[in-house]
Amino acid sequence: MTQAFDTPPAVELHCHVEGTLEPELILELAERNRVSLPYADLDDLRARYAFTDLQHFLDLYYANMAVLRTAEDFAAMTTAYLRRAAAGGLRHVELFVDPQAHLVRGVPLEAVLEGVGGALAAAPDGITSGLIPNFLRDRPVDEASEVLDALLASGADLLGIGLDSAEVGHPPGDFADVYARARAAGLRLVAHAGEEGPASYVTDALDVLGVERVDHGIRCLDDHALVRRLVDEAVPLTVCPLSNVRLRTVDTLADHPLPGMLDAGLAVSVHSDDPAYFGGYVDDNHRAVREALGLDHAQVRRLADNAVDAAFVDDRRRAELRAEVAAWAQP
Ligand code: HPA
Ligand SMILES: [Zn+2]
Repeated sequence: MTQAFDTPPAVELHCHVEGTLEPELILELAERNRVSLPYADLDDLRARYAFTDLQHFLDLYYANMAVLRTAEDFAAMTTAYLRRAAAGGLRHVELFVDPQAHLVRGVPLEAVLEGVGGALAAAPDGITSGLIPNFLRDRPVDEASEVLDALLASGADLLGIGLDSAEVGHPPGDFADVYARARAAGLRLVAHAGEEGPASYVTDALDVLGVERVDHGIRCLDDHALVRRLVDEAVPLTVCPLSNVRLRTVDTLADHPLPGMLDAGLAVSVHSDDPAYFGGYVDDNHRAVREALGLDHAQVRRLADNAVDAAFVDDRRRAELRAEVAAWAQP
């Protein structure tokens, strides 16, 4: 029987698996792996989650990854994510992972891919999934290129590639060759653009990288011609409202431009980014925007349909997900 949720069936297209590492699990893994962390206790760790901007968050996000050492650790993190997300109505997830953040710490790529991939393959409740390694745009392009080779050689089941980390000063165009090679290898292409960076990075992600979906993209609103283009070309934007507030790219949820983006006809959908850090999973994001912005049922339905349309799934799975959203939307 399908469970009734106050939020639509969740299609998560913008979630970093390392951003699902909850504070309790950080301390548990630290103890298991004898990693010493600079936090007195859970409260001390939690007190550090008040961020001034993206870089401030990234500093803590990368520091906390020190506790992830083995495939079992990556599996434990991913399984905990799936359990929590399933309780919030998760039906399909295309999960981001940051291989370079682990390789630079001496953790082998295989441990990352086996741990995360193995847990995804064992996802509960008919949840479907794909894995999208992201390259760190604030590290050298040559490194990304080598990691792409290693990913392709690993034989892991990969859905696509993405681009994340500190955005300003790291335009998408630097990664043109990496993206061209990934595309030739049959991978789907996404990139973070227009989170803190300018609207021109969104244009570059489309024109230079050839991405099929833009992660965040909210700064497109600074460029009317770009908005028109995104509408005309139905380019999906994976928007993360709680993240935008916590990283101060938007003042408050009530100020979030999501309703205007919907009104403009942009193909926006709502996702969680780093749920353990930003105050909620995809269902929490849906609940928060509905309450803070007073979205009506039709607007929430549109967000849910947009997520299904933007998913990298085959026709059969898309039809199933569409039907689940339609069933949820029945009065
Ligand atoms: O919100 C984000 N932006 C860029 N890079 C990231 N890596 C994890 N989360 C983020
Ligand atoms: Zn992100």
